[in-house]
Amino acid sequence: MTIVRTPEIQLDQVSMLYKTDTTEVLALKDVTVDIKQGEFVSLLGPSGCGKTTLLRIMADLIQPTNGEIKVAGETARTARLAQKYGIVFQSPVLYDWRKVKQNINLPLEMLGVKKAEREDRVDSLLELVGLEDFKDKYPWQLSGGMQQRVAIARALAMEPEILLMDEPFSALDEFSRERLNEELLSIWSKVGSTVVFVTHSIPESIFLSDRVFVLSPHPGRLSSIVDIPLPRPRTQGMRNSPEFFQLISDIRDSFEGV
Ligand SMILES: Nc1ncnc2c1ncn2[C@@H]1O[C@H](COP(=O)(O)OP(=O)(O)OP(=O)(O)O)[C@@H](O)[C@H]1O
Repeated sequence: MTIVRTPEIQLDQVSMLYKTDTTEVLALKDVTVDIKQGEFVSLLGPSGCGKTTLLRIMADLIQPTNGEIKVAGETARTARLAQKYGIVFQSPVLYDWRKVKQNINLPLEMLGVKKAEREDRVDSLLELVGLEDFKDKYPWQLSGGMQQRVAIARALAMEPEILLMDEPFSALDEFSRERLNEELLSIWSKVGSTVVFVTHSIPESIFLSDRVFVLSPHPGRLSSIVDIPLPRPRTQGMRNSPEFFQLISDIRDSFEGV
């Protein structure tokens, strides 16, 4: 039996024109696409093709100049107010004076979750991201990869339906990045959120995703969608498989005007 998954994020003819006094940049032109509930999608493309702009539109941090976005059938604003989003940025944005557990606790405190429940949730989030032994450390005592895991745990604290990630591992070395790719998939398989992940890296997008949305610049547009049929769970060994190399080559061929 085929399971039909309902669309979580629907973009219809979405465009974004940035205007300053002297210039206009068409950062996105006519993006129309659906992302399904529980799907892992990457936005892939070279610098300036509008990946971050698209993610910010999905998060309701900016509004498109044209077109429409629906999240679970409602506006992006309704979704944001209903705490449907968890967001992870390129740099972890942690509070250095708060211990790891207190950083993860922060959104729960702000929303008035009771202390006993907060403690339970923080403990299970620490376990989820493998940082139980570091809960009493400060962020500056951790490696970059561990800090990013804290940021992921904090983004997951409100049990968001949608996790938006903007190049979260791009500042890390290749070894840490590959390990965190695998850890992120393990976390995702447990929480089941819809994930939209921005990256410049073709291998990273293939390893993680169900589908890769390839964006091309000038103006930013969705130039193709590549299905990734690799089985799950994904393993590091798959990176050396002929299928993986074929997908790299398919995606390279799909870039327009780069
Ligand atoms: N606030 C803004 N005002 C004016 N132009 C902007 C603004 N934000 C982005 N742009 C322009 O819009 C285009 C798309 O930018 P965006 O940051 O979305 O691309 P990106 O694909 O995420 O790039 P990168 O990979 O370098 O982060 C770029 O040409 C950028 O200069």
